[in-house]
Amino acid sequence: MCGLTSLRDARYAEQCGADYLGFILHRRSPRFVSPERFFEMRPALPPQKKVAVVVEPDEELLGEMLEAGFDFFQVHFRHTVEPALLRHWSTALRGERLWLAPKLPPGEDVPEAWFPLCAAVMLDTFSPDKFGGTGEVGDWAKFARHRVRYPTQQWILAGGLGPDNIGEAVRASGARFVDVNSGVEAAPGVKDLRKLERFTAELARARAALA
Ligand SMILES: O=C(O)c1ccccc1NCC(=O)[C@H](O)[C@H](O)COP(=O)(O)O
Repeated sequence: MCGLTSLRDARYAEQCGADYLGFILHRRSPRFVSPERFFEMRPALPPQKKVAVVVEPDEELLGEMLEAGFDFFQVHFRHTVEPALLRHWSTALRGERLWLAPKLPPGEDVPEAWFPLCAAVMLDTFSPDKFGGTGEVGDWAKFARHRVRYPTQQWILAGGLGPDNIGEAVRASGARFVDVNSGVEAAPGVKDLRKLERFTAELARARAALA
């Protein structure tokens, strides 16, 4: 569950069965949480793994998020970034804790060369002007194609998911891991418990049908 900005919402996420708690360290996001604020909240946060969500981090941010004590790192980036930069993030953050979230235009596939660098690849909805949190539904068939072609790679489905479409999204994409953000909000950066509860109930139903 992504875009958590408060202890209250982190507890809602736990209550609803989230496996990972995502905090967005991107200053231009309406869900921005500073590494210092995360560090302050950390002792009171639920025990689930904590994920730092960042956009093309520089050296300063890499250092700050490593110090703040996150378990995983979700890095959003333009798919055209230099391969050397991807390798640098993978080394700095340790690949087994890195989730790559490329901004992939329609028609572009995930290059196999990225797989050894990361623990998972997130396929989020493409937007020309945003890196995430679009609220727009993505290409579930494209996700399914990647998952089937590369079954040993971990894949995360994101983009425009919410209580009303999560069942259909899981059935169409075959996703085992999903990321949700604006679809369970009352306002940007504020989660809505009723939507969260409906989301997790629908997700559980869809998962049971897949098993
Ligand atoms: O949500 C943001 O504001 C954001 C800004 C910059 C980079 C990433 C961002 N969100 C990342 C996420 O992991 C979202 O959960 C993902 O993009 C799905 O968002 P939504 O379509 O709102 O469910």
